Amino acid sequence: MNSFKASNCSLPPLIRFLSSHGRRASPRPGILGVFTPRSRLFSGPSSNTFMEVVKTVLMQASATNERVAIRAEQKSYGYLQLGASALNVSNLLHNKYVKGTNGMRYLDGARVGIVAKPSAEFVSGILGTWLCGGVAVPLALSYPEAELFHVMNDSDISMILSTQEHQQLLENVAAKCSSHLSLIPAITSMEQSGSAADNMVAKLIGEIEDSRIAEGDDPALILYTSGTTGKPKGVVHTYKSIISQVQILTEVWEYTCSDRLLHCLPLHHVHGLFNALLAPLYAGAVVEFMPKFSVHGVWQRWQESYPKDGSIADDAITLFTGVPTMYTRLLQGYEKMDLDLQVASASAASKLRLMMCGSSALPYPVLKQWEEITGHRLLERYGMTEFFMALSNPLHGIRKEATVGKALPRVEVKIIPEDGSATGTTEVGELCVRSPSLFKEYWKQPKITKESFIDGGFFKTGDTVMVDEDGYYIILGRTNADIMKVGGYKLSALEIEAVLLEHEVVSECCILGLPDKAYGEVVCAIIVPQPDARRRSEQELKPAISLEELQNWSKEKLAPYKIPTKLFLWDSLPRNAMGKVNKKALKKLLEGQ
Ligand SMILES: Nc1ncnc2c1ncn2[C@@H]1O[C@H](COP(=O)(O)OP(=O)(O)OP(=O)(O)O)[C@@H](O)[C@H]1O
Repeated sequence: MNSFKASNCSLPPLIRFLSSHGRRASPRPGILGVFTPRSRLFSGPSSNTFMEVVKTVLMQASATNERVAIRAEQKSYGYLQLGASALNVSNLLHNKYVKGTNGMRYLDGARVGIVAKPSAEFVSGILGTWLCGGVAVPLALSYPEAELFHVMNDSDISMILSTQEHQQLLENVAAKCSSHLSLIPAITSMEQSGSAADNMVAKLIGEIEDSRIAEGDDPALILYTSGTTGKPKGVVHTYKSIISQVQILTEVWEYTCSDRLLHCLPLHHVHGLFNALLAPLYAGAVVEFMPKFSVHGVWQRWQESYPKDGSIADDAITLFTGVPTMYTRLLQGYEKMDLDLQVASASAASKLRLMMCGSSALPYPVLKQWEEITGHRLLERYGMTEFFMALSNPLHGIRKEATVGKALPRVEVKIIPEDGSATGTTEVGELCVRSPSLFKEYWKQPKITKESFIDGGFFKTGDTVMVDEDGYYIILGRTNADIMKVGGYKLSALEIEAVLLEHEVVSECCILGLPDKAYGEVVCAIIVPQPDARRRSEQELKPAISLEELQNWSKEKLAPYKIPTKLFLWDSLPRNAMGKVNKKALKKLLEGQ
């Protein structure tokens, strides 16, 4: 049942223009470059056609009823400004790369790299690329040079969109990759532009009518995987997969135009791009960027939203989503506050509507402590670049610890046991997903694409999972990185990590299987001790915890074959932008030692 409250929102936002791509009743132009009269393109019986939706948005975004879409660096950008800017970008791309080209009217699926910090310009870069018929490839400013070139060359990017502040860097990059750089014109904020004139709205509608309308199955986006299990692969998504995902998320988490999401995630992965940006914008919410996650900044923003006097600020944050390491750091920040500030912070956090967590396993001690302090049981969900989100704990109902909930609406999942036999509900095996949000293909990798699917169009995730007695899914980990084979037993590294994290000395933990002649693999633990334990160990000149101490403690909690037989104490774990540890790389490193 569609339970979301979008109807309470007077303004369906601009981003709904996507929805028409999958549902337009009238025929599309066919091959790009063949002109189709406007009346044919937009004469659908439903009010959900591309133009009807965009028109409604823009009419409501007029002088009397302007709405904020993005807040960044103390400035607000309305849906109208975003729309106007997206058109500017589309025109810019058109004039520079399409005009005068034989037979072309649009970008015809050419890849456009988008490199900008989280900002209104980033969003307009994506929307503008789509309006001109291009495929958006969000790139991270934080990529090491080698990875940036890998992604740019692999996706055959011919154009880069960026902003003035990165011009010099990107000019060098563009020159090395034989691509062209264009700067996204700075967007006028609402504070600068004042009210929009009605004729501007009408003009905008007219121009958008002339833009490229893509087919549901046309590629729209290439996202690169984190590379935790190998070299990052380009995952091609279509207009259809994108629109179905934003609709599903809006529905299940009840995003509405009354929401305001504090956004602290990278935009080149699905968590930051879909859960925290496109779905909230689709619902008409405000997305407030905090480009660099700051523990102090997040707590402060919540305190400003819900001051001690019990009032609620007009621009109060209602939604937050993060990776587990963010919550760990927020808890560390909380512990350093004085009592007064702790009370104010906990009370403010408790007033948000929803707090979510994902991208990697949420340690139980973090979930527990967060709940004790803020009253929020974090909503844990599971997703992947290839299909965005697939499993989620419920918004209403029981959120079970150590699980990622059940399949989202319109998503089908099944478990394939290793021996390929029929599945039962409690069996362990590989999770397979069929979803309207499934990707189209791996870019230029037809063989890998083919091998990734089984009969019936289910995608093999490469994750080993099991289902509990209530039908909630438990992620045991990446089959080729988290599942260890020790003396005939198959063990989940995530399960052992979750147990060790309960030890008072352990701050962070990573479990790996290292090769062993006798057992196949042995369980190796890398532990980052808590700061107190580290200080004590320096004073006493002995390790924060020894292997023997860890093993003795573990005896009560883990079966003998799950207890680590190797231990490393490190100051930190190497994590990528999404807080993930590349276990394959770590294994290689340790094997070499
Ligand atoms: N809530 C969660 N709990 C445990 N693991 C999760 C959760 N959410 C996502 N994951 C893990 O993240 C993976 C998806 O992340 P992503 O698509 O970025 O791929 P990756 O494994 O990090 O990178 P690559 O595919 O390049 O190896 C999932 O397959 C799963 O292993």
